[in-house]
Amino acid sequence: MAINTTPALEADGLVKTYSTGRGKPPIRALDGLSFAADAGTVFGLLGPNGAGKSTTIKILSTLAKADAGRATVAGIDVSRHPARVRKAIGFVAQKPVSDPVDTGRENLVLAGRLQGLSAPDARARAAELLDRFGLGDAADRQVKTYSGGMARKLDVAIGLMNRPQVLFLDEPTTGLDPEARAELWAEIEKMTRIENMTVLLTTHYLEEADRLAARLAIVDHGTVVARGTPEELKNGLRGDAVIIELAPDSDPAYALAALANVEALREIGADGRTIRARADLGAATLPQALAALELAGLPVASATVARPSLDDVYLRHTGRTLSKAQNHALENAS
Ligand SMILES: Nc1ncnc2c1ncn2[C@@H]1O[C@H](COP(=O)(O)OP(=O)(O)OP(=O)(O)O)[C@@H](O)[C@H]1O
Repeated sequence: MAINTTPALEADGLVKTYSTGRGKPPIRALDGLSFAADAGTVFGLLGPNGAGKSTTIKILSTLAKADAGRATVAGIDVSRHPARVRKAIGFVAQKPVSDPVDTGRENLVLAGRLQGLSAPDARARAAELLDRFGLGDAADRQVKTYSGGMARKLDVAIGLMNRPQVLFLDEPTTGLDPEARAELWAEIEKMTRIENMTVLLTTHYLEEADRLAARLAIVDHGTVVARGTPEELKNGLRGDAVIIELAPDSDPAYALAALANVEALREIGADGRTIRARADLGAATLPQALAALELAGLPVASATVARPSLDDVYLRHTGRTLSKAQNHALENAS
């Protein structure tokens, strides 16, 4: 059997600039962004708000045009054959698409009809998806009576009505409580398997990328700064993270100077009172680090050793933690 090696999704050097009004400098949302995703897998684009994830999805789903670069979806060039691309994809936007006064079933059937299904096919597919997403009992209730998690599942089901080869999920769990988020993650995993499709997921949740994405690209300022499986990215860091929270009366600059003498520590940095460093054997190195701080008369509030996380990967490639970048993006937006 011939193996299909064409990536299900490919972005090559995408550039997109938005003009922001007279006299104001344009925003370069994408700055040569490239990645490729294999068929039948979940590919994650991870980055804070404003990194360029939605713009990438919009270009790949033909809702926006790139200024430069090339993109293909299911092997189809998005700028040359947008209509063909639209037939091959499903799109779940950040904002809900369902009509709150219609029932879940009515929303699904209407979406299916708009996507070109016959009435019987749309009804059958709606029933199948309602069942799959555990919405069978609520199928004939108005969507305005649904919980946030149920409404989000319905949005995803709407994106699946036409059995897409590629599904775009733009921050699918933003705004959901942890329980609803975990439930939707399980649904996304199951659905990718059952429907045998490729999913492009954007997220600013590290845990979500770690859990769902077979491979991911970390996006910062419109470009990919790191890519690989979550494990490859974490293993690339070598060693454990050593995190020391200084007590309020400890000066981080003095702490950095004191820790520079601990040979086993490397990549030592301070973010406010939080000192982060790496060590091959974190548990053995931590006592040495604490001793060096004590010798310098610098009290510590808490200390931990952790296996590398995607946040460490993010920090390595962008110089800041994802939560910090996310807060910064939200402050700029407000
Ligand atoms: N229509 C637009 N007009 C002007 N600027 C825009 C427009 N859309 C996006 N931008 C800007 O482009 C940059 C990238 O935005 P984009 O929405 O792609 O990022 P994101 O990573 O998806 O973040 P979010 O999760 O907030 O959507 C941001 O600086 C954003 O403010």
